[in-house]
Amino acid sequence: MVEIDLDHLYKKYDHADDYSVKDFDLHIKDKEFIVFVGPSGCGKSTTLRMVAGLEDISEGKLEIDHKVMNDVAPKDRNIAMVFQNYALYPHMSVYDNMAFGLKLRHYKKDEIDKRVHESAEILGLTDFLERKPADLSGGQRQRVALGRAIVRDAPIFLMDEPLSNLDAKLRISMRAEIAQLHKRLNTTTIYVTHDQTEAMTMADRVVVMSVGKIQQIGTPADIYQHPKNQFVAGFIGSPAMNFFTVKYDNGKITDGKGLELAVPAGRAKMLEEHGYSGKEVIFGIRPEDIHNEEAFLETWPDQVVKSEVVVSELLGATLQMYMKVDDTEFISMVPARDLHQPGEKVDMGFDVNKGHFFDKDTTNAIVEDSPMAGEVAPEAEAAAE
Ligand SMILES: Nc1ncnc2c1ncn2[C@@H]1O[C@H](COP(=O)(O)OP(=O)(O)OP(=O)(O)O)[C@@H](O)[C@H]1O
Repeated sequence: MVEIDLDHLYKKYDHADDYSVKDFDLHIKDKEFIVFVGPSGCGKSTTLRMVAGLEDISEGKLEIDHKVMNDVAPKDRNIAMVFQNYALYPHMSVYDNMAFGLKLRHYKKDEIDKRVHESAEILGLTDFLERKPADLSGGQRQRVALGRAIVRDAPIFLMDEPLSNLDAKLRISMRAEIAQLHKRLNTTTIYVTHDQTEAMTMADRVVVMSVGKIQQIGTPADIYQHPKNQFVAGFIGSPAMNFFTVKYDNGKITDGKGLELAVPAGRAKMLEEHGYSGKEVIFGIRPEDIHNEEAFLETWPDQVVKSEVVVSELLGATLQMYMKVDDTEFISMVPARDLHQPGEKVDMGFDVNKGHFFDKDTTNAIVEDSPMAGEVAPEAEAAAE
């Protein structure tokens, strides 16, 4: 059993004006694969380095298996770490690179040999053990870096952007390899990336961060389907969600620039009950929820907008269209059954029931149990204190 508790962690670097990580609170379960994701500078690496012991914790408590670790040296935390730059020793063979950490820890020669060969087998490196890092491909080098972590047999893996130096194709295959490796080794893993696709495909649970704070924690599906605020909605998903500032009134939203859509009864009731009648809200809808399926167009004519194709890009099975209606622009993604050309007018159905509404001031999602317009959510009030 290896659980990790990050209990209200804060980090303020010396001489910095503000905290780089604020109130980071997360319980990681045994064998869980957690991904920290967010834009550059949001505090992912700092949080990971606090877990590794490479940075001091300014406030809060870090526990591994219910033992407080704040002041425990990195080497005594039983953690293996894989970095973005591999950190391989260029003058050593693959074998020696993998064996290095074990030699430092005074493992017996036989034991080192056994572990290096077993790990090389798992990673498909058996034929490369005598080579130097310079004679390997990027993917093979990354595998050696993983191998160095695996030989340690540590119950916790920390990975900081391990794939960011690889080309796109290799990233995809390595991401599957790491996910399979996790299933096989059953380590509790924290993986840091700014790539939302990596987060969505690899994680048991994703932690979305922005400016030092957790924005949302959830399974990939949960975060995709129920983003808690506009930041998470816009950050997760590719192409990104479309956002429109609209006014809600009497079962309709309009943006004053050409977009006018009926809001189905359930959503309309939710907006009215929360006091948004006659008010501006942010309406978000994913590109795949703006489409031209005939059944939808016939059933929901008041959610259909005659739109003009500006640019259309064929991505194999799907067609990504940059479109506009008067002055409102949006992206839609449709199956590439029929191709639409720039300048063409197409009836596009906005599936408003699959859309999301956000409060314009707080940017929090408006859902059944969200606070009324103008009311501050209790957690937002607590955070402001
Ligand atoms: N040693 C340091 N001294 C002062 N400020 C630092 C230090 N390291 C990081 N920071 C600041 O802390 C904030 C968080 O940085 P961090 O590296 O944790 O972000 P990140 O989300 O991992 O970004 P990236 O994806 O670019 O690595 C940034 O504003 C950064 O400038």
